[in-house]
Amino acid sequence: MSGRVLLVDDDPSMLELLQARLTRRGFTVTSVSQPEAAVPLVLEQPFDVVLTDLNMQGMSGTQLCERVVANLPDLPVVVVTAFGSMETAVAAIRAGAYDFITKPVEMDALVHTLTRAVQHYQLKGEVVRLKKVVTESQRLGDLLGSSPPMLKVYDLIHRVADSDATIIIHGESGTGKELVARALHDKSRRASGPFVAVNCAAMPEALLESELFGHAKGAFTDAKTARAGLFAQAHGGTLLLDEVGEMPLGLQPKLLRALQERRVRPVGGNHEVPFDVRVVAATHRDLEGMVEEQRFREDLYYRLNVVQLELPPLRARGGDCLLLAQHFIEHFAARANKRVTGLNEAVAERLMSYSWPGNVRELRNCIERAVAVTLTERMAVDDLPEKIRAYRASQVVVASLDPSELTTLEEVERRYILRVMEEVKGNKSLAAQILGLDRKTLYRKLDRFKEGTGE
Ligand SMILES: Nc1ncnc2c1ncn2[C@@H]1O[C@H](COP(=O)(O)OP(=O)(O)OP(=O)(O)O)[C@@H](O)[C@H]1O
Repeated sequence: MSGRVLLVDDDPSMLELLQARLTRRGFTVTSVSQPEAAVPLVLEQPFDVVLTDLNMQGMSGTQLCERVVANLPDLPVVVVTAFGSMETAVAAIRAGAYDFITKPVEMDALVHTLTRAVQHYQLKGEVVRLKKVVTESQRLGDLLGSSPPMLKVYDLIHRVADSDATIIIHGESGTGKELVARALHDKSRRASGPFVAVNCAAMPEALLESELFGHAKGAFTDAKTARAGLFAQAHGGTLLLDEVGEMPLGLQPKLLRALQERRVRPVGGNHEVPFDVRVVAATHRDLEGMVEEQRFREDLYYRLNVVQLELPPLRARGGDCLLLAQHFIEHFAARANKRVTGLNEAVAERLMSYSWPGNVRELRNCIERAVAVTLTERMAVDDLPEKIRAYRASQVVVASLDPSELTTLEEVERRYILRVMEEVKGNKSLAAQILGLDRKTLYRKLDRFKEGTGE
């Protein structure tokens, strides 16, 4: 095992001796005889451990230790103390030393201590690195989630962010289409330019036209001054056309022309203004179907649809639902100054089984409300809206009481218990909690089912 050691001792003969011996044992040693020089050195160069004498002129080993720890809390410091001076050794440990070794220095013991310190330091670095990888892979900008379909989305965002190709983001309402558009912008070379979003469903045709393309002074009654449109405002950046499926048919050829020619003509104006904008469109509609029904122009559809990014609904994102719930709990708890820090297993089970037709927006609202009403540190089922609390029960009753197959209560109970066991992947404690049974009773019932099947 090798490691980079910074050796500090104001006794030059000791310094030389230790340097030679440690080098022979495979360490890379840098030595300094002035303790004041050690702190700037650890800040400049990478070391795995500092080995310092305790009694030195100018600065004691304890003081040195304090300074190193204050600057680099993870870098281990090993101090060498005089034989029998336990008190100073303890003071050094209090000052943050990793370990101490007493004089006369026994080489095997020293090598052992240094090796442990180096390993400890390198492992710590690895854990920090891993943690970073995990958190970075769980999100992209403000987009949270680490399920396979979301990782695919992140991958596509990374791949296409830097091109100027038009993108259509397709996903159900509340899936985070606007966040994806922002992430595309933030990862692109246009990130320092503006990000402008417009909801194409929010206004009538004439207004949307002047919003997008701008208008000249006097173009209509209220146009007292000329106004630049959103294409001009987004110059150098990204323009999100949200709800593009709702774009009025009359306006569609004008948008197509603008996209083809990269210039717009303000309403009432007589010359065109060029723009440099990356266009991202978003919709929850089936645009292809709309094209077939002639409710959306085919040529515009193909112009927009250079890259298609499909954003999965929340119910297809597995455990992301819990990751997002935890994130929203922390967000709303901090805002409302409440002590709620998480949720219990029964809530987790409900959140995972609900279908979330309103997707992440619905989950966000549900958690905001639950944080407001909860009285406990871990959110409980009673804090959830009735619709979500009742969801599981109604599903199961329907599933079990197929009118063509009316059955006994005992059979309904059996099916329900097995269904819960399946949902919690065999975790009996969690199943017992959900079912409101004690564990022994659940075990007894499960054994009885097994007997029934002859297993
Ligand atoms: N993956 C995510 N991580 C964190 N927050 C998210 C995520 N997806 C959505 N949200 C949040 O959910 C809410 C809805 O997201 P957004 O407005 O981007 O959805 P949308 O798909 O554009 O909806 P609509 O189609 O209704 O316009 C926002 O508050 C957003 O911050």
